Amino acid sequence: MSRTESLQSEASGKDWLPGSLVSPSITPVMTPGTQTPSSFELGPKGVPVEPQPVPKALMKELPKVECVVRARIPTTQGSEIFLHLYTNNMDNKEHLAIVFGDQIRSKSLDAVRPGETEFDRMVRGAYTGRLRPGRTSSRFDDSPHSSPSLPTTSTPAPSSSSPSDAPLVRIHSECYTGETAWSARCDCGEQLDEAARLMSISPTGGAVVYLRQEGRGIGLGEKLKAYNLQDLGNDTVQANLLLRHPADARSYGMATAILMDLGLKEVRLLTNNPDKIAAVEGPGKEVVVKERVPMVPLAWRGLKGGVTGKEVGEYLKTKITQMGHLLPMPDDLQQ
Ligand SMILES: Nc1nc2c(ncn2[C@@H]2O[C@H](COP(=O)(O)OP(=O)(O)OP(=O)(O)O)[C@@H](O)[C@H]2O)c(=O)[nH]1
Repeated sequence: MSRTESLQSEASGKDWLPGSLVSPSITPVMTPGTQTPSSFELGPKGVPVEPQPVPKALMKELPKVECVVRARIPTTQGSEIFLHLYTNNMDNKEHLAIVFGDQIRSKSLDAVRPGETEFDRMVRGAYTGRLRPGRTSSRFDDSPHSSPSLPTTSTPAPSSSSPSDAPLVRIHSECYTGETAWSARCDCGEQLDEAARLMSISPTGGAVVYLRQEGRGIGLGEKLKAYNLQDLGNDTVQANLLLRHPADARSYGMATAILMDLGLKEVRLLTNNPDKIAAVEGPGKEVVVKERVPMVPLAWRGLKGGVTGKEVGEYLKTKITQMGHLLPMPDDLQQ
């Protein structure tokens, strides 16, 4: 069975019903496609096909991550977020966590660093409460006219007793075109906005783990070539394969490690992507997805403000039909 067929068969199983509780019994060890195949066969239309799957190596260890700085960002939408910037021992990229609400804290940020002063701690964002001119302690808001003292230790993230109590989480892969360059080829920008909206109104808050794996891991330059191949008549999967990349070259161990650092052990995951659900749980189920929250395009729900057009329609159709995404296809995309 091919990876796509296997995903589709999983998608039709009860574990993968939209909005159902999920905690897949098998945690895939590594996200499919993390290694670029060294050779391809040519398929019937001259499109390279991925080689037969080989057993994937068990991911023995998650990356080590450290939140090096955190800052409050008042947003244009009105809500305030805390942007957390991470370093790690696997790549040189600046992966991020966008945290909504004040109940979610980073352990590595709050940890005391040898030799640092209270001022150092405040500058790197390891403070409780709010910064204001004249504040001198990272632990107590001791400025004149301040609110009462804040706890000296970080408040643990809310523990959840039922799925609906678990914080909302989105694992989002970078998409320069969809998030910055107003592209209507994909729904990435819309998904990020919708995740932020849902987290800002959720009593449990939430976090977007923003991974720098542009273009499903192939990078912006290669994604732009893929767009030209799409304009030449290929779909998003064929275009990747023509460029000698896997259909999806991402991995999610980084996200698992960041969620653990944020104390988010049980989450409600905003996604349609079955790979993500299983992969983010980590090799030892370090994180448990208590519930999948579907991300249905706004336009498909009859709402305004969503991405529309032929390109995004084709993109979503390919994700459903070839990548096993868990979305009901609207009638006008069926043919
Ligand atoms: N290679 C390639 N990447 C694309 C294309 N369109 C969008 N992307 C990338 O696809 C990724 C989408 O990531 P996400 O929105 O996090 O995830 P997803 O796999 O769509 O799953 P969801 O959680 O359901 O949204 C981003 O890295 C985009 O840059 C495309 O046509 N080709």
